[in-house]
Amino acid sequence: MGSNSVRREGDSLMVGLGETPPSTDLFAEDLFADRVVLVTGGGTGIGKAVALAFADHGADVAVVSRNMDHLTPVVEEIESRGGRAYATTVDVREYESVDTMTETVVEEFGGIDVLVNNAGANFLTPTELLTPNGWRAVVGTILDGTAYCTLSVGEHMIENDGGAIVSMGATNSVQGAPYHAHSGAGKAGVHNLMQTVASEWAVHDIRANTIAPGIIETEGVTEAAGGELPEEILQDIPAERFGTPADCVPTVLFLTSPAAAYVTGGYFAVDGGQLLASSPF
Ligand SMILES: CCC/C=C/C(=O)SCCNC(=O)CCNC(=O)[C@H](O)C(C)(C)COP(=O)([O-])OP(=O)([O-])OC[C@H]1O[C@@H](n2cnc3c(N)ncnc32)[C@H](O)[C@@H]1OP(=O)([O-])[O-]
Ligand SMILES: NC(=O)C1=CN([C@@H]2O[C@H](COP(=O)(O)OP(=O)(O)OC[C@H]3O[C@@H](n4cnc5c(N)ncnc54)[C@H](OP(=O)(O)O)[C@@H]3O)[C@@H](O)[C@H]2O)C=CC1
Repeated sequence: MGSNSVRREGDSLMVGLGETPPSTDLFAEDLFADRVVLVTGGGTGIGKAVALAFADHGADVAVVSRNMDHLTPVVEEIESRGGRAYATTVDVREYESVDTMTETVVEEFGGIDVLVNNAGANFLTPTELLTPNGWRAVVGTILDGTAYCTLSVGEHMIENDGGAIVSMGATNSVQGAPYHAHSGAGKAGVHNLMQTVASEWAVHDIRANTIAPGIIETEGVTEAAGGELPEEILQDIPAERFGTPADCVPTVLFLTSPAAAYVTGGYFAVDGGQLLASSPF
């Protein structure tokens, strides 16, 4: 094996489709030192992994969602690793609740530099069975929630000379798929919103990007899929495995770090190739 090989003695493949290493193996320890990061839905799944990683790289981290029982263990884990964390409840579907959240976090930490719009909701249902309330529950969380947090925290970022916003989209925003009417439309709106924000707020030194996870094994998606992720989906994923929350972490950190200073309005799939066509025809 030559010296330019991607393998080292005893190592697994380093730049292929292997397991994503922990962010501490990839990024500087102090990458987010003196930065304040707000992660919505930061108590579970992808949001939890992201919140813990920011703290590992020096950020003060606020985690917010509806249920304090989801948030407290994350705060405790960050504090046990020597970091600073804070939790408060919010329903992202309610603008007043979101604005109170922003004020509370700014009061606690003195500002917000990074917003991760991660709170989300989904369930699979044939469109003809989708009720107006079902639509509102999902689109209200995904699209209204992302808009409200962006408006509220964005106002603060504009006053404070900049920031970075990352929103969780989904690969279902690219093309319609059965049973995703509410979620797909909401996530498509999220991407479009991030593009508009990126174009308008560059003048305020604010960047905005969308990450589109493919199928990431979390309790949330398993429940949304009806209790189990069907194994046959793997046939459509070139990486031949479902993703993990850890797979999403490096892209979030990259996009909110100075390494992405020239990156805004982008759409980044983290999907093991799921969006690629499986057939030549
Ligand atoms: C590629 C993958 C892309 C994305 C993946 C992810 O996002 S994974 C992340 C996934 N993570 C999460 O989703 C976590 C957060 N999820 C949640 O909080 C809940 O699942 C929620 C979204 C239902 C909202 O809860 P809530 O307390 O606000 O709402 P509620 O209980 O009061 O119901 C409101 C309406 O929805 C209706 N309805 C509900 N379920 C079903 C169903 N299975 N079938 C049909 N309908 C359903 C319910 O009947 C009612 O309408 P109705 O009867 O009044 O006309
Ligand atoms: N896992 C996957 O395969 C994919 C996930 N995504 C997106 O990634 C993000 C994270 O998903 P994942 O980790 O899988 O799922 P989770 O269910 O673990 O995460 C959803 C989070 O959102 C919070 N939340 C839900 N509704 C509200 C609300 N109204 N107000 C405030 N917080 C709320 C929940 O906390 P609480 O219950 O405490 O309010 C929870 O922490 C979501 O945006 C999801 O759509 C996109 C594509 C695929």
